Amino acid sequence: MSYIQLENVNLIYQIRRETKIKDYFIKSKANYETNNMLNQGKLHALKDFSLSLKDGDRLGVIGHNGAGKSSLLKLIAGIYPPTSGNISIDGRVACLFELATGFEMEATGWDNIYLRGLMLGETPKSIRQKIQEIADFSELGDYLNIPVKYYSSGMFIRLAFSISTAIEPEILLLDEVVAAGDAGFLEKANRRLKELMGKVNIMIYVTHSIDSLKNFCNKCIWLERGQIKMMGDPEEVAQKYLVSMKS
Ligand SMILES: Nc1ncnc2c1ncn2[C@@H]1O[C@H](COP(=O)(O)OP(=O)(O)OP(=O)(O)O)[C@@H](O)[C@H]1O
Repeated sequence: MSYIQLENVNLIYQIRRETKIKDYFIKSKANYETNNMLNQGKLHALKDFSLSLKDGDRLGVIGHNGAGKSSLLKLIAGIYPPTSGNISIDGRVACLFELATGFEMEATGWDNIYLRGLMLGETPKSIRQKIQEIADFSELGDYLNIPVKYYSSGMFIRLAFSISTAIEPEILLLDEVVAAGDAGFLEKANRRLKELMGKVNIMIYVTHSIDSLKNFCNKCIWLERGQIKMMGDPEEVAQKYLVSMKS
């Protein structure tokens, strides 16, 4: 059994911003709130955010650019701690975004499979049993013998994807753009991804594609300025979201 529970969570980014003369001339009303926040050196990405997910939930997250979708995934993944509020999660989490996070750039591909596996919750014994399968799936061959700092971005994504999807996660966090290398690998990666989507207990899927939302999700939230504007059936939420974009 897995769950994700967020209670009154806030995520505020601290930012450094130099005030320029032209800022004093920005009069647009739409800009006012953001500029005010920015001038205080803070960006309130998620506001008093509460969410509860349990086994079987496949949550689609939609919203305009900057609405807070990626921030939500990063919070749940533990990449950023909340500024305030409570997060409680039970289940092994696989993140299919920010794939580069946590890699040892000086270590070889083989060593990174081992180290990332441990970080993602495998035991030394269980990751050793999976190493060959991960290596085979990545199709990186001899490249696994050299430090990953020499990898191309496509090679790096292949390795990261192969590891993250091999750890048998219970919770899957997914950003729609998983450009995993060339066409052949992409097809194989998509097959594995679909398999995983069907197997995990909980999935959160950030997407701009309404078709993906309808195909893979059974719940949906529409985020606006760090808050849930609407939650419900994917079809219904998507419909309202699309109407709002046209008006
Ligand atoms: N590391 C960061 N430091 C400071 N501000 C950030 C950081 N990451 C995101 N933000 C800000 O937080 C807000 C939410 O960003 P986020 O990336 O979560 O939005 P999003 O909905 O995923 O957007 P998109 O659809 O464009 O990817 C935005 O105003 C963004 O500028």
